[in-house]
Amino acid sequence: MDPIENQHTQAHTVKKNKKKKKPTASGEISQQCRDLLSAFPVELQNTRAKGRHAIASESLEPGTTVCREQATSYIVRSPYIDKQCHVCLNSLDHGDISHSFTCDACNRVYYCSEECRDHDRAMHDSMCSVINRLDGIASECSVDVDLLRLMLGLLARRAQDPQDGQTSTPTPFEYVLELVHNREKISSDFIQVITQACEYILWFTPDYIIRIQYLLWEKNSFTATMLNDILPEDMKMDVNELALQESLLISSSQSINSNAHGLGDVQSRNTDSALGLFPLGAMFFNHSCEPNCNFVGLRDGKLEFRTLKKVIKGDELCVSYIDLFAPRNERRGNLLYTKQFWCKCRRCSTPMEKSVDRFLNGVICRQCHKDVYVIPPAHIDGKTSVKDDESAATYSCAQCHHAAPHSLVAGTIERADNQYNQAIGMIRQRKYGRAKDIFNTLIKAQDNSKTGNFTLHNFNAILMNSCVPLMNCYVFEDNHMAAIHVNRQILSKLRDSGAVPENSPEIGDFLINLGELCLNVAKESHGKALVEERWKQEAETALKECVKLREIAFGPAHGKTIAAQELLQSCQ
Ligand SMILES: C[S@@+](CC[C@H](N)C(=O)[O-])C[C@H]1O[C@@H](n2cnc3c(N)ncnc32)[C@H](O)[C@@H]1O
Repeated sequence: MDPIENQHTQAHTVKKNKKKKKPTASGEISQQCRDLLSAFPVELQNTRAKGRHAIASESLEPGTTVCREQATSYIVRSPYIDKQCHVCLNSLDHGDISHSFTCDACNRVYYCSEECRDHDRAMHDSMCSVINRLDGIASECSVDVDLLRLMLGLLARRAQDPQDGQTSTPTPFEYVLELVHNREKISSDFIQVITQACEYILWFTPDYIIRIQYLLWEKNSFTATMLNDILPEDMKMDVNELALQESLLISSSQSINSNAHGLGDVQSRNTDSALGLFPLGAMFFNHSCEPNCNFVGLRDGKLEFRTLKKVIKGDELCVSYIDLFAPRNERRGNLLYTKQFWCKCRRCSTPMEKSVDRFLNGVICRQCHKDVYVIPPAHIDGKTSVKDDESAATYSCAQCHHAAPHSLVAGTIERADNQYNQAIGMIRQRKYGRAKDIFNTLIKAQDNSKTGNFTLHNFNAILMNSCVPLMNCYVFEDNHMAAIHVNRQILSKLRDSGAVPENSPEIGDFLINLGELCLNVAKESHGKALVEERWKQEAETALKECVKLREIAFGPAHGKTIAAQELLQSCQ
């Protein structure tokens, strides 16, 4: 029998035996989970409608920490591999890797200090021989190398797991296997390539390689069990353990796909420069398109969940996994594609004519000019097949019920979308001036609502999506005044539409951006004291608001809050 096949069979048996040790049967909430979250004002529940979830055990003020968790495993993503410490996630001396510490054997991990290197030694030693093979395995199997790195990290964590369930230690590996992974929606092609990648990974683990080489030398005619019979005692393989490891690797890849969290740069950038698995957060914080909580990456691979607004006792605590300034179909499609579920949150379940969502793909009513034509949302047919409701010949206004032909409403959106895509194409070709002109034409065309043309609503996501790159085009050409004008428009869309929650980090980003732009204009005022003062004041107002917001969304000690505070001090 093929030794690999043999291992699969064994895995099944081993998994069954191990089941007794699992902390929960699927769907139940273990006492250990309750203990791990007992320090926070949450109550854990499990219902048919929502699965496992957390509710507020008391009324909560904005900025309350409702969960903090050390990742079971985390990695610095490949593009940042030599830019951040792999333990504390601090920047590596502005990317100067000559000041960093690395592993001489693999040269694939970087640390900011000897202390961080020593802290990681045991974990890293168990992975070192495989790490520099992962690029090859990833390209051979066409799998994302960061997925493989995180899977390997999880396997190493499993070997290190302390059994005492202390909160200061990472959440144990076994919880990763308890996560919802929507396996039935994962394509068989993915399972096939990931299985192949897992087999390669195990081939390169320290002891196994000697044994596999032995096996190959014997022209593959021995089963692992036969080989074990002739191997000296200290070289015998634990076939069950290897099979178990392969099956755990495959399961963890599915958990990662559905549950891994990006960890943003702890200072100022918004990029997810690291990636980790946080089983408690993933188990108990459902997604909502009107979330009341935010998750924040902290140093040392921790993730914290904080309330963004007042929460009443008994309310479910939810976060958002996606961009919320997007039409309902786009959000649901995004979640289906990336997280394999169809969103049933309150916002997505509210009838379109009563939901803020009607504005995000809205075309203004040509009769009343007060509301928009309601475009029915798509629905899901089966588990993954999304169907647009294209049966209606007309769409009617949510307020005055004026009917407009489907083709004219859809055509207006399509034209705007084409213009948007054309401008983005120009940006990709670095033709910023041309992109700027197209965005401006698109935005200005929407001022015609009273002239009889069909036009987009101010909150239409195409306009929001156009404003952001338009502002960046202005920044690129140092036209700070124009950039400020667009930044203000973005902020008012974010605040007034109701599409993002109050104290949303996104609002904070545009506030700090506005502060920076106003400070630039103040500097350019060429000694005109009054002008300078006026711009400094606008900067100060924006930055004060940003600091307040970030204290809530990220916490007072977070790098992003401190960055806003420092900028505020510079203008006082
Ligand atoms: C990270 S888990 C959240 C915890 C989950 N309730 C549990 O029992 O483990 C994400 C999974 O929860 C479900 N889920 C979370 N938010 C949802 C939502 N807004 N609508 C529908 N299903 C949701 C989906 O099955 C999704 O794959």
